Amino acid sequence: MTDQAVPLSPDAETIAAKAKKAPGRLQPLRRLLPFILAYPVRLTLTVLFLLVSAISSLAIPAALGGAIDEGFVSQNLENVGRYGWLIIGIAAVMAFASGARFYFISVLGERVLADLRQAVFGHLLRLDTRYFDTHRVGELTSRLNGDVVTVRNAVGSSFSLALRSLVTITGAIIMMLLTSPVLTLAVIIALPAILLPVMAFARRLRGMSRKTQDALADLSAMATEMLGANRTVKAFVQEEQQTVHYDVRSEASYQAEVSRLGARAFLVGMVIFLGTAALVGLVWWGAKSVFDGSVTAGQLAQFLVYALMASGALTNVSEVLGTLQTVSGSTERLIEILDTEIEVREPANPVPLPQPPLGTVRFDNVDFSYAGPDGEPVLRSLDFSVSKGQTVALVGPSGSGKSTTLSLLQRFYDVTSGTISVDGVDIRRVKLSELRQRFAYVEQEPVIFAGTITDNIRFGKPDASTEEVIAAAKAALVDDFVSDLPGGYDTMVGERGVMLSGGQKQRLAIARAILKNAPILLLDEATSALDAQSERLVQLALEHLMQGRTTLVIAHRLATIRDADNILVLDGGEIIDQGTHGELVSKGGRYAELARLQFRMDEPA
Ligand SMILES: Nc1ncnc2c1ncn2[C@@H]1O[C@H](COP(=O)(O)OP(=O)(O)OP(=O)(O)O)[C@@H](O)[C@H]1O
Repeated sequence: MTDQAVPLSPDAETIAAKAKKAPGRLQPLRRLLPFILAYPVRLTLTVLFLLVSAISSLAIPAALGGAIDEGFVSQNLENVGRYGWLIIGIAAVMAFASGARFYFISVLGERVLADLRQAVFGHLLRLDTRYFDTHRVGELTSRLNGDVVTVRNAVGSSFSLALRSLVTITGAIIMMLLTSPVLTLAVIIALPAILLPVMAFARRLRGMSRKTQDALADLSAMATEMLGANRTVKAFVQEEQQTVHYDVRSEASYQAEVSRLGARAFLVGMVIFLGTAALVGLVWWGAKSVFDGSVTAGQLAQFLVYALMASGALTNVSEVLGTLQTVSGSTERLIEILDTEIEVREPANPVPLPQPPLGTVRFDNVDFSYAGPDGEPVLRSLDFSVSKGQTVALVGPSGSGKSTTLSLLQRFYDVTSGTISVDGVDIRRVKLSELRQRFAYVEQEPVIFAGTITDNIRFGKPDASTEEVIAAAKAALVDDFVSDLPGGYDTMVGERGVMLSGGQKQRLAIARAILKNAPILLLDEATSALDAQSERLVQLALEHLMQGRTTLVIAHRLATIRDADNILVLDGGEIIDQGTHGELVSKGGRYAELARLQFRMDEPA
């Protein structure tokens, strides 16, 4: 298989292009609704407590106004005390409701976070192999971490803040109108002078914040990629070069953030100045109204508090709108994953595979291209069959389509035309899990997970008993080296099994395949030679694994092709010859030449 290209240069254009694309759209947020509406009880409680806390906070200034007019102005201490108790009572209700609102909405946010994360991860794992051919894993994990958390924050705070602010604004305006229509009118006339410049500036700020986010995503994708490829980076002495690339991106992110902060600082200053100026104007107008007797001192105080509450809530709304743009971007990226259709589909009416398994494979005139029917064909009219217990070796020059053949058999991709059958059934008509249970796949570079030896073997059969795991380990000669490890089977092997040797990793992968106990073995032999002792152990482990199983092997070792019942010689995606090693060698020609060049003739057969 071809490896995914690792982009090594800073991709400033992509960052710029993404920033330009920054849409001011909030529609993607609608897609969050099903996740939130799935919890109607929590949602109802949140809204209920939110309304109670907003309404009680609106009641406090009214009580304050009463205390001033009926208490302070008329110098009636008893009334001041009465209003004081009233305010304490309201504050108690407000405190309880606010706490409860915070709790329920935060829990809802966490619930949505967990659900969204699980949905995205589950879908990602099921997505086609093709999807992973064209997407960077670092970027996908950054979506799974960053974007999901952004959405959580929105649900857990921004939505509630927006709703609370809207209730406060509506309530405060109603109370202002009830308190003094004249003063309200004055505010309404003055409002656009403050709001318009602030809103215009906030819009600019939103564009900037999108730019910083994209720069950050790019930065984290690069870090994941480079840290994961730590050994390759060292081997190619790329530390300095890659640090420079990282620094360039990091600086871009810093600059974007600095511009955003500058703009934000200006916005804050502008809001403070315009707000204070407006307040002074209002106080002057209010004082004039108190002096001419159209409002009382208590009404003026009450009015000013409502005006402050409304303006505070207004600022919140504009901030939340900014945040929601970001959340909308994050949601869009997550929904994009959830909406990606799976190409390799489960059949609508699956046909069960025969029981007990026959262990036969047939390729019937198979054509395949990675780029769809119009793309460059990688396999052409592939036609062969493997009967029960047979070992068939695939040989051919690099790029001739050997790995692709094994991928198609496991339905990692669907054939462009023709049919592949396992045990006589077209694999497109079989349930994917049932099909893949029929194979044990040992990769050329076995994938070892960061876990214990047992975890790694058990991956082949999660419900296996400890005895079964140890039996498989013994058959694969894993037991030999495990007994020397300090933690035995519970030893952690490190990410990608860095603590194990090449031969040990291969034997571990073989133990996993033995435990899976599938009737058909797919083997991609390692090209790199191990030392003679390791090689012998791996070979012995493989012999145990191959016993009684149909085997398709991408062969690199002379011993394997000598023992094979049939050898398929592939070139340019076509079978150019087939037969046993003896037959093919005696024919001379391409195979003899290939065997001389490709197979490790030096090793004992
Ligand atoms: N995921 C992919 N997307 C697009 N093209 C691919 C992909 N994987 C392989 N190819 C192309 O398909 C052709 C066959 O590749 P394949 O990996 O099957 O060859 P191979 O015989 O297994 O080679 P090798 O012995 O080097 O592993 C090559 O030209 C390769 O570039």
